[in-house]
Amino acid sequence: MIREKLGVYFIMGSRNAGERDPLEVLEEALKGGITCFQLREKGPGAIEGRELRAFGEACRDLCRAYGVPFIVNDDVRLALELGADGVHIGQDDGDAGEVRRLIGDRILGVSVHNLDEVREAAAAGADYVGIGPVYQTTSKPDARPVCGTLPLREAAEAFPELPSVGIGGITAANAGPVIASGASGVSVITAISLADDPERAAREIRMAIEETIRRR
Ligand SMILES: Nc1nc(C(F)(F)F)ncc1COP(=O)(O)OP(=O)(O)O
Ligand SMILES: [Mg+2]
Repeated sequence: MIREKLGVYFIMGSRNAGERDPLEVLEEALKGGITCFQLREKGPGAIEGRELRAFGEACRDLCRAYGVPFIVNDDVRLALELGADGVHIGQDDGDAGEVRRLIGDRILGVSVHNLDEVREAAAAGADYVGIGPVYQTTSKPDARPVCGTLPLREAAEAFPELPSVGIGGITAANAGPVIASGASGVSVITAISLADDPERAAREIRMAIEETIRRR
Protein backbone atom coordinates (compact mmCIF):
# COMPACT_ATOMS: atom_id res chain seq x y z
CA MET A 1 0.00 0.00 0.00
CA ILE A 2 1.66 3.21 -1.22
CA ARG A 3 0.17 5.44 1.50
CA GLU A 4 2.47 4.01 4.20
CA LYS A 5 5.48 4.55 1.94
CA LEU A 6 4.88 8.27 1.39
CA GLY A 7 5.87 9.50 4.87
CA VAL A 8 9.35 10.89 4.16
CA TYR A 9 9.64 11.07 0.36
CA PHE A 10 13.19 12.15 -0.53
CA ILE A 11 13.73 13.60 -4.01
CA MET A 12 17.20 14.20 -5.45
CA GLY A 13 19.22 14.40 -8.67
CA SER A 14 22.97 14.08 -9.20
CA ARG A 15 23.40 17.84 -8.77
CA ASN A 16 21.39 18.36 -5.57
CA ALA A 17 24.07 17.22 -3.09
CA GLY A 18 26.42 20.21 -3.40
CA GLU A 19 30.03 19.06 -3.12
CA ARG A 20 29.09 15.64 -1.75
CA ASP A 21 28.70 12.32 -3.56
CA PRO A 22 24.93 12.04 -4.14
CA LEU A 23 25.03 8.28 -3.67
CA GLU A 24 26.59 8.71 -0.22
CA VAL A 25 23.89 11.26 0.61
CA LEU A 26 21.18 8.88 -0.60
CA GLU A 27 22.53 6.02 1.52
CA GLU A 28 22.70 8.26 4.59
CA ALA A 29 19.11 9.37 3.93
CA LEU A 30 18.06 5.72 3.64
CA LYS A 31 19.77 4.97 6.98
CA GLY A 32 17.92 7.95 8.45
CA GLY A 33 14.61 6.38 7.49
CA ILE A 34 13.32 7.95 4.30
CA THR A 35 10.34 5.89 3.13
CA CYS A 36 10.41 6.65 -0.61
CA PHE A 37 12.95 8.03 -3.10
CA GLN A 38 12.50 9.88 -6.39
CA LEU A 39 15.33 10.35 -8.89
CA ARG A 40 14.71 13.85 -10.32
CA GLU A 41 17.53 14.75 -12.74
CA LYS A 42 16.96 18.38 -13.69
CA GLY A 43 18.61 21.78 -13.81
CA PRO A 44 22.13 23.02 -14.59
CA GLY A 45 24.62 20.22 -15.16
CA ALA A 46 21.96 17.53 -15.25
CA ILE A 47 23.43 14.24 -16.50
CA GLU A 48 21.91 12.14 -19.27
CA GLY A 49 22.40 9.05 -21.43
CA ARG A 50 24.66 6.28 -20.13
CA GLU A 51 25.83 8.39 -17.16
CA LEU A 52 22.23 8.93 -16.01
CA ARG A 53 21.43 5.26 -16.58
CA ALA A 54 24.38 4.20 -14.40
CA PHE A 55 23.48 6.74 -11.70
CA GLY A 56 19.87 5.56 -11.80
CA GLU A 57 20.93 1.92 -11.43
CA ALA A 58 23.05 2.80 -8.40
CA CYS A 59 20.17 4.75 -6.81
CA ARG A 60 17.79 1.88 -7.59
CA ASP A 61 20.11 -0.70 -6.02
CA LEU A 62 20.52 1.37 -2.84
CA CYS A 63 16.74 1.77 -2.53
CA ARG A 64 16.23 -1.97 -3.03
CA ALA A 65 18.82 -2.75 -0.37
CA TYR A 66 16.79 -0.68 2.11
CA GLY A 67 13.36 -1.81 0.90
CA VAL A 68 12.37 1.71 -0.23
CA PRO A 69 10.36 2.36 -3.43
CA PHE A 70 12.46 3.86 -6.26
CA ILE A 71 10.51 6.37 -8.37
CA VAL A 72 11.72 8.19 -11.50
CA ASN A 73 10.57 11.75 -12.24
CA ASP A 74 9.20 12.68 -15.71
CA ASP A 75 11.06 10.08 -17.80
CA VAL A 76 8.80 7.03 -18.25
CA ARG A 77 11.23 5.32 -20.63
CA LEU A 78 14.07 5.62 -18.12
CA ALA A 79 11.76 4.36 -15.36
CA LEU A 80 10.92 1.24 -17.39
CA GLU A 81 14.57 0.71 -18.43
CA LEU A 82 15.69 0.87 -14.79
CA GLY A 83 12.93 -1.40 -13.57
CA ALA A 84 11.81 1.41 -11.26
CA ASP A 85 8.93 0.89 -8.85
CA GLY A 86 7.13 3.84 -10.38
CA VAL A 87 7.12 7.19 -12.08
CA HIS A 88 6.08 10.72 -11.14
CA ILE A 89 4.69 13.12 -13.75
CA GLY A 90 3.54 16.72 -13.69
CA GLN A 91 0.73 18.42 -15.56
CA ASP A 92 3.07 19.09 -18.51
CA ASP A 93 4.76 15.67 -18.64
CA GLY A 94 2.20 13.76 -20.64
CA ASP A 95 -1.23 12.21 -20.20
CA ALA A 96 -1.55 10.36 -16.91
CA GLY A 97 -3.92 7.78 -18.44
CA GLU A 98 -1.38 7.02 -21.16
CA VAL A 99 1.44 6.73 -18.60
CA ARG A 100 -0.73 4.38 -16.54
CA ARG A 101 -1.10 2.15 -19.63
CA LEU A 102 2.68 2.24 -20.24
CA ILE A 103 3.73 1.35 -16.67
CA GLY A 104 1.10 -1.27 -15.82
CA ASP A 105 0.66 -1.63 -12.06
CA ARG A 106 3.80 0.26 -11.10
CA ILE A 107 3.40 3.32 -8.84
CA LEU A 108 2.05 6.42 -10.61
CA GLY A 109 2.36 9.82 -8.95
CA VAL A 110 0.93 13.02 -10.41
CA SER A 111 1.57 16.68 -9.50
CA VAL A 112 -1.68 18.59 -8.99
CA HIS A 113 -2.58 22.19 -8.10
CA ASN A 114 -6.37 22.20 -7.73
CA LEU A 115 -9.29 19.83 -7.19
CA ASP A 116 -9.97 19.46 -10.91
CA GLU A 117 -6.43 18.15 -11.39
CA VAL A 118 -6.86 15.85 -8.35
CA ARG A 119 -10.07 14.47 -9.88
CA GLU A 120 -8.33 13.92 -13.25
CA ALA A 121 -5.36 12.21 -11.58
CA ALA A 122 -7.68 9.89 -9.62
CA ALA A 123 -9.62 9.06 -12.81
CA ALA A 124 -6.35 8.27 -14.61
CA GLY A 125 -5.41 5.78 -11.89
CA ALA A 126 -2.82 7.76 -9.94
CA ASP A 127 -1.60 6.08 -6.74
CA TYR A 128 -0.80 9.42 -5.10
CA VAL A 129 -0.72 13.13 -5.87
CA GLY A 130 1.93 15.72 -5.08
CA ILE A 131 0.65 19.14 -4.05
CA GLY A 132 2.69 22.28 -3.65
CA PRO A 133 4.75 24.34 -3.29
CA VAL A 134 3.49 24.40 0.30
CA TYR A 135 6.28 26.80 1.34
CA GLN A 136 8.82 28.84 -0.62
CA THR A 137 11.08 26.48 -2.54
CA THR A 138 14.62 26.93 -3.85
CA SER A 139 14.62 23.67 -5.83
CA LYS A 140 12.22 24.46 -8.62
CA PRO A 141 12.66 27.77 -10.49
CA ASP A 142 9.43 27.22 -12.45
CA ALA A 143 7.36 26.39 -9.37
CA ARG A 144 3.83 27.81 -9.10
CA PRO A 145 3.04 30.38 -6.37
CA VAL A 146 3.30 29.16 -2.76
CA CYS A 147 -0.04 27.53 -1.88
CA GLY A 148 0.23 26.66 1.82
CA THR A 149 -1.53 23.63 3.29
CA LEU A 150 -5.13 24.45 2.28
CA PRO A 151 -5.03 22.56 -1.07
CA LEU A 152 -3.77 19.49 0.84
CA ARG A 153 -6.73 19.73 3.24
CA GLU A 154 -9.17 20.21 0.37
CA ALA A 155 -7.77 17.22 -1.55
CA ALA A 156 -7.79 14.96 1.53
CA GLU A 157 -11.41 15.92 2.30
CA ALA A 158 -12.67 15.60 -1.27
CA PHE A 159 -10.66 12.48 -2.18
CA PRO A 160 -9.87 10.68 1.11
CA GLU A 161 -8.96 7.50 -0.76
CA LEU A 162 -6.21 9.21 -2.80
CA PRO A 163 -2.98 9.67 -0.80
CA SER A 164 -1.22 13.01 -1.14
CA VAL A 165 2.20 14.41 -0.31
CA GLY A 166 3.10 18.02 0.25
CA ILE A 167 6.15 19.41 -1.53
CA GLY A 168 8.06 22.67 -1.50
CA GLY A 169 10.35 24.12 1.17
CA ILE A 170 9.52 21.42 3.74
CA THR A 171 11.80 20.85 6.75
CA ALA A 172 11.50 19.05 10.09
CA ALA A 173 10.39 22.38 11.59
CA ASN A 174 7.44 22.92 9.24
CA ALA A 175 6.49 19.34 8.31
CA GLY A 176 3.87 19.04 11.09
CA PRO A 177 1.22 21.29 9.51
CA VAL A 178 1.57 19.43 6.21
CA ILE A 179 0.64 16.15 7.88
CA ALA A 180 -1.99 17.82 10.07
CA SER A 181 -3.69 19.01 6.86
CA GLY A 182 -4.34 15.38 5.89
CA ALA A 183 -1.33 14.61 3.68
CA SER A 184 0.16 11.13 3.96
CA GLY A 185 3.71 12.41 3.69
CA VAL A 186 6.16 15.16 2.94
CA SER A 187 8.51 15.42 -0.05
CA VAL A 188 11.91 16.94 0.55
CA ILE A 189 14.92 17.83 -1.56
CA THR A 190 17.23 20.42 0.03
CA ALA A 191 16.46 19.81 3.71
CA ILE A 192 18.10 16.40 3.29
CA SER A 193 20.31 16.67 0.18
CA LEU A 194 22.25 19.70 1.46
CA ALA A 195 22.11 18.84 5.17
CA ASP A 196 25.43 18.58 7.05
CA ASP A 197 24.14 15.23 8.30
CA PRO A 198 21.55 13.79 5.84
CA GLU A 199 20.93 10.75 8.05
CA ARG A 200 20.04 12.95 11.01
CA ALA A 201 17.98 15.30 8.81
CA ALA A 202 15.92 12.38 7.48
CA ARG A 203 15.45 11.01 11.00
CA GLU A 204 14.27 14.38 12.35
CA ILE A 205 11.71 14.76 9.55
CA ARG A 206 10.48 11.22 10.15
CA MET A 207 10.15 11.90 13.89
CA ALA A 208 8.29 15.14 13.19
CA ILE A 209 5.69 13.53 10.94
CA GLU A 210 5.23 10.46 13.16
CA GLU A 211 4.60 12.76 16.13
CA THR A 212 1.95 14.64 14.13
CA ILE A 213 0.32 11.43 12.89
CA ARG A 214 0.08 10.23 16.51
CA ARG A 215 -1.68 13.45 17.52
CA ARG A 216 -3.89 13.68 14.40
N1 LIG B 1 8.61 16.00 -8.91
C1 LIG B 1 7.54 16.09 -8.08
N2 LIG B 1 7.35 15.13 -7.13
C2 LIG B 1 6.29 15.22 -6.31
C3 LIG B 1 6.06 14.16 -5.26
F1 LIG B 1 4.74 13.97 -5.07
F2 LIG B 1 6.62 13.00 -5.66
F3 LIG B 1 6.62 14.54 -4.13
N3 LIG B 1 5.39 16.24 -6.36
C4 LIG B 1 5.57 17.22 -7.29
C5 LIG B 1 6.65 17.17 -8.17
C6 LIG B 1 6.82 18.25 -9.21
O1 LIG B 1 6.62 17.61 -10.47
P1 LIG B 1 6.49 18.54 -11.78
O2 LIG B 1 5.40 19.51 -11.57
O3 LIG B 1 6.44 17.66 -12.95
O4 LIG B 1 7.84 19.33 -11.76
P2 LIG B 1 9.31 18.70 -11.87
O5 LIG B 1 9.28 17.70 -12.99
O6 LIG B 1 10.17 19.92 -12.13
O7 LIG B 1 9.59 18.04 -10.54
MG1 LIG C 1 7.79 16.86 -14.11
